[in-house]
Amino acid sequence: MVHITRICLRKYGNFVDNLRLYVRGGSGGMGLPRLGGQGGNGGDVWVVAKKNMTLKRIKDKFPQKRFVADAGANSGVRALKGERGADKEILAPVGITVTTDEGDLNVEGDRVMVAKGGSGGSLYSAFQPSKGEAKHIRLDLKLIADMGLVGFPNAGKSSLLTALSNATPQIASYAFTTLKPEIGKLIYDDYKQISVADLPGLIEGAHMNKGMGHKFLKHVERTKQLLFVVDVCGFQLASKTPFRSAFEAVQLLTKELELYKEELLSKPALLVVNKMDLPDAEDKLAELKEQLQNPEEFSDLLPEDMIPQNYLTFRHVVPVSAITGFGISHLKSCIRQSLDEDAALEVKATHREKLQALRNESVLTDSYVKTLNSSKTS
Ligand SMILES: Nc1nc2c(ncn2[C@@H]2O[C@H](COP(=O)(O)OP(=O)(O)OP(=O)(O)O)[C@@H](O)[C@H]2O)c(=O)[nH]1
Ligand SMILES: [Mg+2]
Repeated sequence: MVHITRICLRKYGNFVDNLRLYVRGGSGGMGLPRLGGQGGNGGDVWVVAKKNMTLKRIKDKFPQKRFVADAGANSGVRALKGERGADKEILAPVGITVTTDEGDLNVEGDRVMVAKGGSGGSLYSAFQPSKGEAKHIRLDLKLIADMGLVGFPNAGKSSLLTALSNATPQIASYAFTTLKPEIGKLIYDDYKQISVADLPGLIEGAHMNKGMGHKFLKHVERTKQLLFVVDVCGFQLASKTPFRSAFEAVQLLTKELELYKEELLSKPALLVVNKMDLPDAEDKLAELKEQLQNPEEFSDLLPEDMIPQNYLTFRHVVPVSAITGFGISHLKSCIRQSLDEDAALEVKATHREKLQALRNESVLTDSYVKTLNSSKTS
């Protein structure tokens, strides 16, 4: 097993597949008892699905993770019916589940209201407005599998899934055998299950929708981690296309993902070097490892437009042969280790966020009480 440093976080930051947010509807406006005026209702908070949006963007743009709709206007002599407060929209990626602390709230259609605004004060409420609904919600990206296999056609992704799991995907010596994702389950001795998605082969230019293009890349978005698969001896897609070594294949795959959506590269990644049963495989593996340790030095092997902005580093580089079974059980434990590590980090992060939210709330309550006290005395 080769441990190369942590995945490169310089530019991309962590991939975000779930997010906890505080949402509050706007308060209603005061009624006007003297003239029977009615305060405006507070605005509502909505989650709205938007193409190309990511949870990470929400996190970066709104580090406080608080979304409060506007309050309704008070009723006044000039406007007896106070204006309604504006709604607040949280633009979120398509394909998420919205969960509140009270239970599940599955997205139906494209918008879902997550916090209702309070009602304006009126005759029926002795002209007192009500507060907007306040709660924590969680946005979860709908994942198809824990791990997604990423590789060029014929690298042996389907063969690998067969060797690892109970799945029986189609395998053939021609490219594009796999046309839609197939999910295999890896079962461990302690009955833990990990799902791996066999995805169609990626080709150069996929980010421009060549080959299975975007269809493929969409699936990659829906996995927690990436399992790159390359043929240790390299590959050539067709007689007129250039031959690509294993190192070039890794960089080209990275570049395709980067051009499509660079956040994909902040997912933890493992590299499987397949077909270790072929002649000269050991020498080629040694060469690949050396190139991966210092990719900059070998970048002149690639055309300039295929050099990724940041070279991806892998949590594990695992040589295997999907055909003979060499290295498969080791790969299985590397996959487990990598996912377990992230699950532990996630538990810690959620705990920290909950504590922070509690602190924020108590600060707010304190300042609210202070404002109330000062308005009473003045
Ligand atoms: N020698 C050798 N051949 C392999 C190995 N793994 C897969 N192959 C062969 O490589 C060819 C392609 O295998 P697949 O598993 O269909 O490859 P794939 O990556 O799923 O291909 P696409 O679905 O077309 O993207 C088949 O002829 C396999 O028998 C291996 O470990 N050693
Ligand atoms: Mg396949």
